[in-house]
Amino acid sequence: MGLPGSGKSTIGRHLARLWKLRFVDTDHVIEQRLGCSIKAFFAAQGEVAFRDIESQVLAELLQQDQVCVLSTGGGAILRAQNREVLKARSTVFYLQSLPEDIARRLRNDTTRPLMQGDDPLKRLHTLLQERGPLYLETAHYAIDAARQNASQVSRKICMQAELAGLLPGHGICNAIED
Ligand SMILES: Nc1ncnc2c1ncn2[C@@H]1O[C@H](COP(=O)(O)OP(=O)(O)O)[C@@H](O)[C@H]1O
Ligand SMILES: O=C(O)C1=C[C@@H](OP(=O)(O)O)[C@@H](O)[C@H](O)C1
Ligand SMILES: [Mg+2]
Repeated sequence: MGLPGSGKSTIGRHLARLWKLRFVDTDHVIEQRLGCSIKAFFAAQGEVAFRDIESQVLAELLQQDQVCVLSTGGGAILRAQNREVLKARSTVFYLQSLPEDIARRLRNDTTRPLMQGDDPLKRLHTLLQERGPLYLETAHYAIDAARQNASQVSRKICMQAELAGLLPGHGICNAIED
């Protein structure tokens, strides 16, 4: 988990491929269920309706017993119910990114409804202020992702997962190329 644009979807997909696990992105599941984009749904039904579906999808996915890599949307930690189920049913990695890095990355992105205002950098700082404590409260591991490319962040998560005994420990992290 982490702020929008912190790399959850990209890095999650990469690690799932490396670890030969199923990859699930809650936003992708939500879009399939809705039959439209999250942006369109936000515009038509508003954020609360989106959060309701997000909580439902998250609870369903975390009920399953098959091990997978799960990337959430950046706001999944806003509800206490989601934080509780994430903490209880998964190992949570928080990608601790700098708003400045993210604003640069997302400057041409028009798909994220919360990032479409005049000042995305200011928005990211506000989101970090509001959500930072919630990310930290929910995470089992905080990964310093500041000024790191996606491979560097993937390697850090992989090494932490290996140390935590979540991986067999056969040097699989060395396979991540820059
Ligand atoms: N650490 C990183 N360094 C550079 N670019 C990144 C990094 N993480 C993600 N990106 C790029 O930033 C964009 C947003 O990443 P994404 O995985 O969609 O973030 P999230 O799912 O957290 O919102 C993508 O174009 C991705 O390739
Ligand atoms: O931060 C948020 O509240 C959101 C982040 C988005 O996912 P990403 O974090 O993958 O951009 C998506 O779930 C939705 O637009 C709301
Ligand atoms: Mg994503």
